[in-house]
Amino acid sequence: MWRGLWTLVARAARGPRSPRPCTRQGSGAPAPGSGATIFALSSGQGRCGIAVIRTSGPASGQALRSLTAPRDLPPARKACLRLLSDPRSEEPLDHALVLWFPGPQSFTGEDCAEFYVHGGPAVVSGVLQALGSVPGLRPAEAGEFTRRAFAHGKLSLTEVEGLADLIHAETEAQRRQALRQLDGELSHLCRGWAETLTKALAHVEAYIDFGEDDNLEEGVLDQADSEVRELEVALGAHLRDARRGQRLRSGAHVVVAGPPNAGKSSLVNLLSRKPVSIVSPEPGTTRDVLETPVDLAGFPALLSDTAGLREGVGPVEQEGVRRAQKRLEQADLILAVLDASDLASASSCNFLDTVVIPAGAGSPNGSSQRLLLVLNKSDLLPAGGPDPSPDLPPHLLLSCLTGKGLDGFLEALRKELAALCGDPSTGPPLLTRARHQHHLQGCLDALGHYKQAKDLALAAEALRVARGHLTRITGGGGTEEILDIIFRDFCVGK
Ligand SMILES: Nc1nc2c(ncn2[C@@H]2O[C@H](COP(=O)(O)OP(=O)(O)OP(=O)(O)O)[C@@H](O)[C@H]2O)c(=O)[nH]1
Ligand SMILES: [K+]
Ligand SMILES: [Mg+2]
Repeated sequence: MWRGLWTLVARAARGPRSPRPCTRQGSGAPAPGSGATIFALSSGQGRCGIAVIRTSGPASGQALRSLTAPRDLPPARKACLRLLSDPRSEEPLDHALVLWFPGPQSFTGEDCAEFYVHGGPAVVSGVLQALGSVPGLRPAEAGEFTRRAFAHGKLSLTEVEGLADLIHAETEAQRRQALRQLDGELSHLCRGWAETLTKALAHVEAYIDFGEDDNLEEGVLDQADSEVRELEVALGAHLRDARRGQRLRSGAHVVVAGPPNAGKSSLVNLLSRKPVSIVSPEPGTTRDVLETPVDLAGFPALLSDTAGLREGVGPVEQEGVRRAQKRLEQADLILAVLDASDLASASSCNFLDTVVIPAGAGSPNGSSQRLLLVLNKSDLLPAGGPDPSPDLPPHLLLSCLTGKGLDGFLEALRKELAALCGDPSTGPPLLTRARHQHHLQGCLDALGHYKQAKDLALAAEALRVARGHLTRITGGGGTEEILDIIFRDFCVGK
């Protein structure tokens, strides 16, 4: 019996057969390029108040001592004021705050030192040159500090991605999302799913090993099946959302469209707070698609101005109309603009019939393309008069000229974008990269193979493949983890 249990444990723990990246706990494998101590300017380039230079690697302590001689290393993780000098010439370089982070309690897990120097270019280059003269030190390559942190199990792969996104975040929603990912929410979710698969795998393996053994709990395989089914539902829901996280990283495509002279370019200029497009009383002013990246109510978007849609025009404008229609097909969100004082015109009616109504304005249909209908030039309507358009789909009144209705419009826009990009203040963790989507799909496919497997060995293999996809999302998943789960949650022959 015990021999059997050990076989089971050992087999489930063996994990996927492909070579694995390092685990979160640190694989014990050496970090890439470890041995060398790296240094770099970690704050931005150029003249600034304070610049931060840091080192990582075994010679960090030596580097700190060399530049602050004759003083000893400062106490760990306590900022100390020191005179920095060039160890070769003993020439003073700057008075700086220095910090000493002995590994493994540091960002990279290695010995690290940080120098907060005055941000003049000569000071920075003097300190960098002094560090370069210390034996065992070399300049860091791009991303090398973070790479070492990953190799030492300080960050999972999704956390590394979150960190990169945080550094590049330009809008509030992007920052929130990146911080959540850096905090490990996506890793946590994937680890939970992987744990479920480990349990299911342990159940199947137990059945292979003990078969009809009466020590085995009833319904072991049914339990594995139901765990797999639940996981499929969860993964499916996440995959349906997959585009949202990617939109949040790279910006939703928002296309402004409508008949000529509705005020599309006026709206684009208002939203981007700069004169992107020419505005004029002449219909047919905008011909090409004009694109501009903007922060719309905290969400990143690529805003496109387009030519007014109408027929019976010259070849140049016609080409503009063709381009506008093509861009409309690619839109995540259409801002449909009509002139509120001109709703009965042929071009307004045509636009309503061909674009607004088919897109199902305001209706929660299944299509991923969304549309917000805006009646511009509300200032031209008689004050306090009845709604000029009771038969129209849901819409908002706006005046680009006076700004009236802008707050309501921005709030509606925020809701649309939150639906498109996922709301990082409230929603579940998003899949921000194609890589995440690829592995989730791979996992789901493998679960499909599990269900169709003709024998238990193939079923177990499918579960291993599925689990491999999940652990690759976080770049980890080691055998200790699996052993823990088996001992904690699984019992044979109780
Ligand atoms: N009264 C009033 N006029 C507006 C408003 N918004 C825009 N206009 C005017 O309407 C005219 C057309 O504005 P545009 O922004 O060029 O309109 P468009 O839809 O981009 O026009 P095309 O590119 O030619 O299709 C300009 O004279 C604007 O000043 C508004 O809210 N109220
Ligand atoms: K115009
Ligand atoms: Mg225009």
